Amino acid sequence: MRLTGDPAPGTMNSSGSGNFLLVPIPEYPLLDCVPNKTVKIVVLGANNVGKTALIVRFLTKRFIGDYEANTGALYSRKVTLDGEEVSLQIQDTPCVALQDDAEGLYCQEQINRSIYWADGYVLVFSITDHNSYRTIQPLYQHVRRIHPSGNIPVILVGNKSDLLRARQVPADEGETLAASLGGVYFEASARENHEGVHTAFLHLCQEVIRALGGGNGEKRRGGLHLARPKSPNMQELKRRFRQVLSSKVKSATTL
Ligand SMILES: Nc1nc2c(ncn2[C@@H]2O[C@H](COP(=O)(O)OP(=O)(O)OP(=O)(O)O)[C@@H](O)[C@H]2O)c(=O)[nH]1
Repeated sequence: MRLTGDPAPGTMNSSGSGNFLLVPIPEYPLLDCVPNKTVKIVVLGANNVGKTALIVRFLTKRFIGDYEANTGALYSRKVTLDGEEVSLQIQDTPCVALQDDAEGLYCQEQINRSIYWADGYVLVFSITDHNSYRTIQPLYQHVRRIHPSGNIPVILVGNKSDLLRARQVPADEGETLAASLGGVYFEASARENHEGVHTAFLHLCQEVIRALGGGNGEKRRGGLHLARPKSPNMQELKRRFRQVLSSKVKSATTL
């Protein structure tokens, strides 16, 4: 499957690559959306697993070392999937955490809204953090409670695969868990490798399109419209780029 960015007025080429452009989403109306062709993905997981890093890597091909704990930015771009133009929207989320009994989840209302809104789910843990792995099963059950019927397009991503010496979760555990959720397991490193991240997101896009039967996600919800999560988006990403660049310049000049 091929994925290419579609330059649009007002977009920023933050990666230096003409193919990867971020498109800010206007609050109302969704001017950049391709009518009836919107793929909505939410990225979920425990804290510090690399949710933001994975999204930024996928959209910009870049890895930015440090991110503020995020409050849930929504990113959007037009893409061509298998020759068809679609609007891809990716929702970053604040972290979820296991409750003390290790079965329930602390999960903000904002995350529930994102889960309801989305068509496809990226469940992320860090291979260096077994606790983050343990959140995945309850997290998936939580998604299931919000979408009790039907197929849920999901992928499981074991991030930070560059930190092999610190590995706490063997790859076969990831594979087994993904299979039990009805999804595919990807090990990835947002830090070191764009390809793995790209392949994982692309796979999910394809699964979503298949699940929607080429139509729009609203169909699945019987026409019920829920306001999408709020979107700080491009300004925030630009600010983070500037912050990282200025700290790099500062440390270079103090050397
Ligand atoms: N070594 C390594 N570090 C990573 C990788 N991905 C992210 N990180 C680092 O892990 C930390 C957390 O990354 P984030 O993307 O902010 O993680 P998050 O899951 O969005 O974090 P919260 O918003 O706090 O839930 C940062 O210091 C990143 O630099 C990776 O693939 N390898």
